[in-house]
Amino acid sequence: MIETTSYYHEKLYKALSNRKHIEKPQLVSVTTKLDSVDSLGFFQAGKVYQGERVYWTSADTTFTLVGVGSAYTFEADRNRFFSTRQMWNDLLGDAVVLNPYEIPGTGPVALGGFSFDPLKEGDGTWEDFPNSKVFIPMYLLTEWGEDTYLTLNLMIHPNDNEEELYNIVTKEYQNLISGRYKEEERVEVTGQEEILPAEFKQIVSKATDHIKTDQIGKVVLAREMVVSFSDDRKAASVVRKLKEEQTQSYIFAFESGDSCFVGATPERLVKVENNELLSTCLAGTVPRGKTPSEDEALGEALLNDEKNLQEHDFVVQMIKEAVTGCCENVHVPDAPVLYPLRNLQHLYTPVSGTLKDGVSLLDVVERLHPTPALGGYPREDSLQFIREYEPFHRGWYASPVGWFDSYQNGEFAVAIRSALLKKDEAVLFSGCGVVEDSDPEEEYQETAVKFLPMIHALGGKE
Ligand SMILES: C=C(O[C@H]1C=CC=C(C(=O)O)[C@@H]1O)C(=O)O
Ligand SMILES: [Mg+2]
Repeated sequence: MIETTSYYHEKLYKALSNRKHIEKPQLVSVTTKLDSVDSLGFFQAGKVYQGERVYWTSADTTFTLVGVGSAYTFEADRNRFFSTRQMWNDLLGDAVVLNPYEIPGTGPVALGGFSFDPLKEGDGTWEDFPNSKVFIPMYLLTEWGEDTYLTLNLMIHPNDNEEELYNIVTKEYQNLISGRYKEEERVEVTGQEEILPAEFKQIVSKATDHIKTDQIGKVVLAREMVVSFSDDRKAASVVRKLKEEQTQSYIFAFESGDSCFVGATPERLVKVENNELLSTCLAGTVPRGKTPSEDEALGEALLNDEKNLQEHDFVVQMIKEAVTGCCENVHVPDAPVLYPLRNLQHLYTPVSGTLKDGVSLLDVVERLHPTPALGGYPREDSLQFIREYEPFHRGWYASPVGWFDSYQNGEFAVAIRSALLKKDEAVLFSGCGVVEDSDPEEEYQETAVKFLPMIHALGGKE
């Protein structure tokens, strides 16, 4: 260990005993630096906290957060982005924070997500995932480049005994940081079913009718697949597979209650670090080729395909406008480039800017969600179309998931290429952007390819 354990213990003990005299619960947060830790082992070792764990790795793999146990959970329904920020600010106002590093993603950090559309009526599938839920983990592991940090976040109540608390948490965190990833027992796939495939094509057709009569410009439509298993499917082994196979993607797993929402999404919504903002336009898709020359030809065709360029441009125009409203020095390249993944390649345009004073990451998330890569254009009309015709509840699929810290840093991705794990079943989601020239059969095929990363990670048939 880089810092001697006894020094850290002393800091922790001091933080617990030196808190202000309080009448209400108070957050105490203490960060230390460690030698490297097995991040998935840390996640697995926290199994007594199942339902309150999160795993997150950024697409460039230089940043990982693992949260275990909840010190505090924020849920909100109305005004969910604003309310979350307000609750977070209130809690931090009274907090005792000991963090000499101030590295992004250390100290008090909130992780979680938001549902796609709070106005769509629920059907029970997403009962564990409310319209907004972020939590501050009790035990937070942060991997930042080559460095590893551990933050303990504890809500202390007026009558808590610091001695007792101190003994419990020091024992627990030592258990977590010494965890080693263990391969889970084999769970077989017993069924794999596409949900309402014919209806999906009909809805795409209906959407193109609406577009041709100028009721909407673009709408993103999705469908589900259900994979069943011989036994409960654990998130850690799925995360491990995704990390191995899905490069250039954010790998995430959010547990809540008895469910876990897991995925490997290539699509950043927004990242803020030191006030610099990055957003991503990712829309327009072809498969990867079987040979290098086929692959190149497919990519070249994508870069020149009118229909895909139109799909992409709806996203660029909207994100550019939203970012211009809250940033200075906005930069948007003139033309997209290719973003290759294992099974697919997309059109990609990065957007950057410097955040204006007083704008928070959650303000930007609220402005951007949903972009026309997930919802459509115009926003309200396309959402209304999805609400009315899509025959299932998206829950957190295609929604912002991510984290933010107390230094105004954070990142949200949109949760596509994802699945909701529920004991011995997984519900997978896949969608595609529908524009005037969309063909129902081709869009159906595109969603079939977008299922592949999750099917493969779950051990299903491709
Ligand atoms: C909605 C999804 O993908 C979006 C992101 C990239 C490309 C897309 C497309 O080409 O249709 C979609 O807009 C999904 O994978 O479920
Ligand atoms: Mg598409």
